[in-house]
Amino acid sequence: MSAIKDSRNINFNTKHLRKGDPLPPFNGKLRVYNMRYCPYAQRTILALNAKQIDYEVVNIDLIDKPEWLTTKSAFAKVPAIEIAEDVTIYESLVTVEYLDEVYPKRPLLPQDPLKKALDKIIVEASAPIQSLFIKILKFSDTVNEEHVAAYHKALDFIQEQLKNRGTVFLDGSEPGYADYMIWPWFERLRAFAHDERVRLEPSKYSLLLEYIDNMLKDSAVSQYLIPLEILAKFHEAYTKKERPNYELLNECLKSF
Ligand SMILES: N[C@@H](CCC(=O)N[C@@H](CS)C(=O)NCC(=O)O)C(=O)O
Repeated sequence: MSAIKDSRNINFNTKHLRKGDPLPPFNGKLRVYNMRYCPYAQRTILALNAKQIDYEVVNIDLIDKPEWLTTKSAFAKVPAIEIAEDVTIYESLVTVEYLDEVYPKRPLLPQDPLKKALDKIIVEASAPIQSLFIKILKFSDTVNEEHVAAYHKALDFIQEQLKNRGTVFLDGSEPGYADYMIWPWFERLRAFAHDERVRLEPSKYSLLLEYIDNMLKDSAVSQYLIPLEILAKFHEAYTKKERPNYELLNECLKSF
């Protein structure tokens, strides 16, 4: 874990802007168009946090998108980063590579081309984890044995990488690109621990479970963590085919 004191004070929980809401004026600070529960946008946030870059968050209601979203992200998705007024970069992995090149402090991608390639392979290998998560959330009935087997194969691969590398994190003694780019799904899978299809069997996945515990202690991760019961509640809307409540976190924080 980084011992450097973090003096930034970033509000991750700004209101999700929707159709009709004006675009906040650009004030020169690096900006992230985000959605608080988006695992892809979380990749960008984790990279920014790990590198202690100062930025502001503009959260977006993705069900009722503001008219100006396509001027910031041609795909009308989050994340997008605005590096200068109207100069934006989107696609989570592209934003992270860009940030890593432009902000050399705390490099995330390995310098060595082979190690860099291997890290990218790990991110690719996590695809079945991502797709099982989305299927369970949105089309749970369609999940079949093949999807679950592919999920376990991906977990096995990642655990094997951890074992072979012999380090606390995939990228060494601190998390790096591979760790942060796959983390959002591990964080979310914790909210599905009751689901037999997803559960990490301790006897089979002890190393991976230990790794998850270590990731939870990393400050880039912990400052953006959503409490499990709130995450589960947010997900519930998808399983019930209801509108997700993007302000859930703020509402829950207020009631404490
Ligand atoms: N490949 C994109 C995926 C981003 C993505 O799918 N974001 C979702 C939110 S989690 C989104 O913006 N969805 C809005 C939509 O599809 O209309 C990336 O890696 O950035």
